[in-house]
Amino acid sequence: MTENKLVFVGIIISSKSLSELSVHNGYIAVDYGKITKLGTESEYEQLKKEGVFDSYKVVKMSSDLFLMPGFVDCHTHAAQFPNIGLGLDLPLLEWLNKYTFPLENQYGDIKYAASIYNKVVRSLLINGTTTASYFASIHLGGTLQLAQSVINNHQRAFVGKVSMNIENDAGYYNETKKDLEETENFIKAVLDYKNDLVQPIISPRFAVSCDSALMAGLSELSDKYECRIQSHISENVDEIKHVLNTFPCCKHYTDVYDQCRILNQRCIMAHAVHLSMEETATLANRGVSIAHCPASNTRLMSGLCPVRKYLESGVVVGLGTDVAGGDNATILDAMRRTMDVSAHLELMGQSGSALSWSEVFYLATLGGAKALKLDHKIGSFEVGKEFDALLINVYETNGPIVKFGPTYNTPQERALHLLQKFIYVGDDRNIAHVYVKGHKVKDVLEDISLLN
Ligand SMILES: O=c1[nH]c(=O)c2nc[nH]c2[nH]1
Ligand SMILES: [Zn+2]
Repeated sequence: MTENKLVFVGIIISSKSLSELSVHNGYIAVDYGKITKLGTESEYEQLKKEGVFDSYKVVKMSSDLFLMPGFVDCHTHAAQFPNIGLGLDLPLLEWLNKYTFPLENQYGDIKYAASIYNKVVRSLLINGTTTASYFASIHLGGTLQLAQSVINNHQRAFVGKVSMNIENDAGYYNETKKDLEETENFIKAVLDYKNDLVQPIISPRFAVSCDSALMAGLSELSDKYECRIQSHISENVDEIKHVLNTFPCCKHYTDVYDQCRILNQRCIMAHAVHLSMEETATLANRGVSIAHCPASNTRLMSGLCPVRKYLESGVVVGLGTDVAGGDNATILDAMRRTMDVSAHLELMGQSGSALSWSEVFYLATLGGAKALKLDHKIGSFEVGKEFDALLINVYETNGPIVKFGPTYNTPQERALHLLQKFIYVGDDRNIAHVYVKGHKVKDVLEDISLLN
């Protein structure tokens, strides 16, 4: 028996699309990090009789447990975690200058960077975030510490060295040539790690902090190394005014990035709260994804993002926690806030806006994987995909969900009840095991069979 060969037997849930859940009582076999077989319980019994699973570690899930894909956080700022829950009483541009830039400026200190980033990565994994797209800071050495923490803790991630060349009060910016050189060196260093879980992502902060020469240079690097690119767009009304004043030859905010050739299939933009129809169509046509960050949009009073409208326009959307504009680093929280924001839009008269629990489950898993163009590898359970998964123990004794007895009639209904309870009420205590590419990175329940 080896941990490299695993079979899980019990309830297995993942999304097929925004409107279709896959719920089955059966088994999933994992060989060296990849899903190799999926089937029903009776198929499992048959294969077991034939000895197919003799060399596998078998995890029999009791009736209150289920397996689901790992969460994907499409947008967070690892460097901002020390500020989580602080200073959220200012609008975006003032908040950045007063709280965020001074904090991020400390990551030139490599030791400080290493100590914070290790805690950030661990805390995300414990909360079920198996994949994250990170902004770090403008520092090459500090950002490499984040890539190292990701590798050491076996998370899947995009890691971005932030690019900014416009002066600010904190003195937190780079000169253009230096920034482009360091970004290229950062990309090369991360590619040299040859670790298939971690990739560099080019990260121009936004059009308030970057001029067109820097953004065009970064776009060239993105083409040269075929790497992803992430930024912020149209988050706050004052930010939009500032950008339009700075780039008077551009029709709208989206046009600023389009003219700098930032917008393509490898690009993911956070927020997009106030896009016009024309801008939405441009993002859809260019294949740009949106990272929806409801916590930070509410805390910084930026606005209510019309996610349904974007989905209906063909834009791919994933979820982001956007710490520290967001006050919670977990995707479970982002799912709930996505439901709340979309419900508020509906209550305000935008009919059809509300997103259901099963739709936010999709956005948190397969939707996020699509937004990061990783859906060929992760996001759902299919033979050939890599096994990033969470084993959920819904009625964990020390957890937040109290068992009142069965409220279901069929096994299918039971599975859907367990999933809803976890989405609405669960927390990290319900996340018993976390797997990234088949490797167990969290284990608070050694012997699952004890729960039977
Ligand atoms: O929520 C945000 N957090 C940030 O750090 C940031 N930078 C630009 N725009 C931003 N928005
Ligand atoms: Zn952000």
